[in-house]
Amino acid sequence: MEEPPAGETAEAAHADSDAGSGQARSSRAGAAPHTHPHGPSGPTGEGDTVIATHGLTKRYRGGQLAVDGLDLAVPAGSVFGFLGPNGSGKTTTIRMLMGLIEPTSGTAHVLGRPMPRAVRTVLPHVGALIEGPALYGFLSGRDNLLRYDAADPTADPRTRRTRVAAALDRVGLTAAAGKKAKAYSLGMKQRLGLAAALLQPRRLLVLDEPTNGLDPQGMREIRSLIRELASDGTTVFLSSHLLDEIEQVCTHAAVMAQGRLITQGAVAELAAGVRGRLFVTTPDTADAARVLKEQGAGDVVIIDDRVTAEPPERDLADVNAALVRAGVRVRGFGVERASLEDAFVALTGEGFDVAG
Ligand SMILES: Nc1ncnc2c1ncn2[C@@H]1O[C@H](COP(=O)(O)OP(=O)(O)OP(=O)(O)O)[C@@H](O)[C@H]1O
Repeated sequence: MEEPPAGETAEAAHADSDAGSGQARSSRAGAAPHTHPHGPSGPTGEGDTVIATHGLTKRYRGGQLAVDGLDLAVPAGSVFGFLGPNGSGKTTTIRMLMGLIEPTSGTAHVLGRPMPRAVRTVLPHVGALIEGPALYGFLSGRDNLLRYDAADPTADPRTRRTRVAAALDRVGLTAAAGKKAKAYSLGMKQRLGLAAALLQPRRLLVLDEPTNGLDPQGMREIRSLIRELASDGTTVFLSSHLLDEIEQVCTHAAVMAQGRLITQGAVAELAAGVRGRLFVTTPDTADAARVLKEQGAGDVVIIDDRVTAEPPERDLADVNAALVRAGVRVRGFGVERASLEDAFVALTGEGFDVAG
């Protein structure tokens, strides 16, 4: 049965597709997407995997290898951060996942279906915000959403206004609904884009750099919105080049560098395998630094009354005892929790350079 096109958000994403779009099929009845039988389970070996790729590779016509043998597993219900410096292949991966471009080799399954083959079945279940929302500046926020909704043939016109009002409310734009979109701040435009993605219930939200270009307040608003959406059970896949953003909102993450996957898993576990830095708080910083070096600590740094270092491969109780023996007055001693950045540096041997 031929069915109408995918939701407007997906349509908007198709606008810059090189894989073509055309009529889409909806999979509402009897076609509930499921995990592909041959797909992997989640990184923990259990539960559904909403996005799964195997050896996914994209080489652009110019010869640029943008994504290189990517094996990604996004568990259902996760807020999954797709992290990497600019140019590491995040957008290219998202475009393959959404069926906008063909992979050179490898496979991608979204909601258990192969992409781009099942694009018409899958996209109605996916809300996407890629490269900023397509908005009419001369229309109000509400009228933009009404237009989006009207472009979705599966959307019942009788409930349109209610749906639009609910979406506006969801993203906190009710008060500004009558304003022209061109008068919106960047953050409000992003929120309107999210509202468009939320006109229909979605199983998966794909957000490409959703806080890019926003001021800190706008970033906070989008982050709390993402947390809220995730708490309703929607899986959220978001790309970012901001490590702290991923640490703040994501339950899981994959780290990319130069088109390759460096690591993936639960955020708490990614950093857990990496030792944080040893710190000593003391008024006797010079002596403390000397003793730490004697004890085998590396990269000793003094900042104010705090000495930090790479912890030595020995019992830290002995290090503390040595400090005390040397007359260092220790006010604080311990190992800082490793950040995702520490993990990235440990895995790549490089700093996380976000400069473009
Ligand atoms: N259409 C294209 N043709 C040729 N090369 C491309 C094309 N799009 C991207 N690239 C190259 O592929 C690599 C990965 O780019 P991609 O945009 O996927 O990275 P990214 O991690 O999303 O970075 P950014 O955050 O800057 O968008 C880069 O070297 C980029 O220059």
